Amino acid sequence: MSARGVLLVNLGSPASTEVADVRRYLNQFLMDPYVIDLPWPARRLLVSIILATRPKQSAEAYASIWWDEGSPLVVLSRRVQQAVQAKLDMPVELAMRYGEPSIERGMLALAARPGVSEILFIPQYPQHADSTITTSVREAERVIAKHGLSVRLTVIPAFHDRPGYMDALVASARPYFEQPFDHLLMSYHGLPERHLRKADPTGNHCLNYPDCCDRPSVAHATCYRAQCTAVSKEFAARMGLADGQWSQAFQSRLGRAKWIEPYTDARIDELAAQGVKRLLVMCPAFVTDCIETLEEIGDRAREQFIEAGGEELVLIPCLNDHPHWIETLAQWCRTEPTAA
Ligand SMILES: C=CC1=C(C)c2cc3[nH]c(cc4nc(cc5[nH]c(cc1n2)c(C)c5CCC(=O)O)C(CCC(=O)O)=C4C)c(C)c3C=C
Ligand SMILES: [Fe+2]
Ligand SMILES: [Fe+2]
Repeated sequence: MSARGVLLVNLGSPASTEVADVRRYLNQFLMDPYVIDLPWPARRLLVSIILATRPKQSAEAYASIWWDEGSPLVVLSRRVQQAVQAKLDMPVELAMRYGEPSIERGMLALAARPGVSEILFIPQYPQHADSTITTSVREAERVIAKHGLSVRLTVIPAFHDRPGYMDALVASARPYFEQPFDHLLMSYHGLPERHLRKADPTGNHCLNYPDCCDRPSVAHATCYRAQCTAVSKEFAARMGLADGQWSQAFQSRLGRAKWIEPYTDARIDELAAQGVKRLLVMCPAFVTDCIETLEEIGDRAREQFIEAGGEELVLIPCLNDHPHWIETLAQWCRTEPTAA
């Protein structure tokens, strides 16, 4: 029996498309201080305001993309876990930061396996954000402390530049470039600008210059936007795309704060106005398709693009359970050194 167990961690989805389940999920998600980073009373007030209307609207959106087996994000994540498990002789579990299966359940299942003394914790995010990776790691640490688990935690951080990731992204997306197209839009999940500033360890780099992401800085080790930009540039280079043939934008804003720009919805209108007829969109902040890719881009952005004069929007699927990605994950599980 191997001493290592693996926990693949994704964001999570509501248990069903019922409004009450969506409300419960959104409450857990948005009350996380790493997601809405306000002091508790202000956070509680803001989330209560959001929960007055959002659950019904989100439940309809979830219902439009839900599969017979459940939430696409959870179903696809489960397929990934099973495919990685089939390649390894160490236990592989799946966990979600919000909803089920929880990180607590996954950690306890692994710790209960005979001989497991280390958990290789792999948040499924290519780029760093405190609202995704940091909160997941803190939850794992909380579970270890709460249950007194004698396991070592080895974390694979944001893997945008880790060997194998870009190869898998290129391999999975390449078939979509075989048909003629006018433009590729790389649309990432957005982030409030405040989160970017908070994650800057220098305190004076991120968003202090218009081209901050192009200027080398130690801040980029935790800069979401710099890591998105690095992925976009590397992907465009690997696909041989010319400048002007691709662009980057940020989707899924919530609330009134300023989020990082350019915004995807604005960019879609601009591209249509520039005469782009056949638009490819890929979403490299997500490794598994979810409401943000299938509904926000695959349905709403597509409709917006056509209304604005475009002819076709092709959504390139996320890595999901592409064999190249599965082998990459399995290889990381085999070779990642145990944390000191
Ligand atoms: C303040 C709000 C939010 C921040 C910050 C945020 C960061 C963030 N989220 C993802 C990945 C996903 N988010 C998803 C859904 C989703 N995200 C927010 C809000 C914030 N996200 C909401 C309210 C929702 C729920 C959907 C809705 O009601 O519109 C999902 C999909 C989940 C699913 O079930 O399919 C993912 C994945 C990242 C990577 C990120 C930071 C960069
Ligand atoms: Fe989100
Ligand atoms: Fe930057």
